[in-house]
Amino acid sequence: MFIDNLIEKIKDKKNPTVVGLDPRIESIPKFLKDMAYNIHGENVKGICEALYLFNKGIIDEIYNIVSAVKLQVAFYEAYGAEGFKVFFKTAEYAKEKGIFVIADVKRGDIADVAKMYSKAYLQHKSIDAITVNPYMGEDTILPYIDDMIKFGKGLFILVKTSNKGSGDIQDLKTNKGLVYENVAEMVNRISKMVLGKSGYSSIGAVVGATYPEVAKILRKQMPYCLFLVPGYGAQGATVDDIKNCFDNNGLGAIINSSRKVIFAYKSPNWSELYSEYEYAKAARAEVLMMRDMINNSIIKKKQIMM
Ligand SMILES: O=C(O)c1cc(=O)[nH]c(=O)n1[C@@H]1O[C@H](COP(=O)(O)O)[C@@H](O)[C@H]1O
Repeated sequence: MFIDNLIEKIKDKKNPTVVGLDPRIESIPKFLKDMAYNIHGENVKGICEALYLFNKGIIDEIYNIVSAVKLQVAFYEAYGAEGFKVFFKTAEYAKEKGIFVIADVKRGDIADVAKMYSKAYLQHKSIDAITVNPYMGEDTILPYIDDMIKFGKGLFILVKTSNKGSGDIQDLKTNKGLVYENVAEMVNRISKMVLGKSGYSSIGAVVGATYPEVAKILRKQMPYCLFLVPGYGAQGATVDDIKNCFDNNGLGAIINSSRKVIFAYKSPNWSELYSEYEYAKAARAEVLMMRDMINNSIIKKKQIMM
């Protein structure tokens, strides 16, 4: 089952970090672009080849220290059919290297359409889980569950997002509590349909690291849901902000960082140590630092409390 296998892998690697493969062509090292453009020219094909070479380099450096990567589809979809090819080629490569692949597609549509999104992503052999947007209602989520069970896949449902404007709608008060609390109630209820031996469900929740007080409430409200936590790093959330996402055993959350990891070679922390040719080594160093910070300040403390 997706969730039990993922939790096993997290325990094995002692690392709840997820690396976000959200490549931006302007931030990719010049030597990779030169390589790709020499073969294909400076066009969509060349750009997509550069994205792939970049991703492959990162995966080669991090596959033995992380459990999962998350690919935000927009960075690929922007390049049309070639971009989609690289999206799936990257997913396949990560899978071959033994890491879980989360396709961050944030889909949300009427049930009949949801079935087609499920076919596109959950039925794909290289995708382990997807993100979905529940704000069109429960009927738009249920179609994914058949494929999850049939193919052993996972779902992460947006509950409280990390962006500044997430409160505009998610924090609105209704006569049944806040909007995100109602979504959390629904997610928790349906999560019981796919419970694993670990006590967690293959249906998880997306909870932004940038709202730690909300995470505290949601951790209690959704005891079966693994949290996929974005917002760490580039969006400003720190290790202190994510502690409420974990349970008392130091489990229950995976923490995504995209830009801060993959473009670490450009950051003041690492640029003196690693050249652009060593961009993937800088990414690995950033992941190791993140892993150690999380383990030392959260997971060990929680385990001591037990
Ligand atoms: O579902 C997500 O992953 C997601 C939800 C959310 O609330 N906020 C959020 O930033 N994300 C994704 O997490 C990643 C954040 O990237 P960085 O800010 O570069 O770490 C992007 O792929 C976003 O699409």
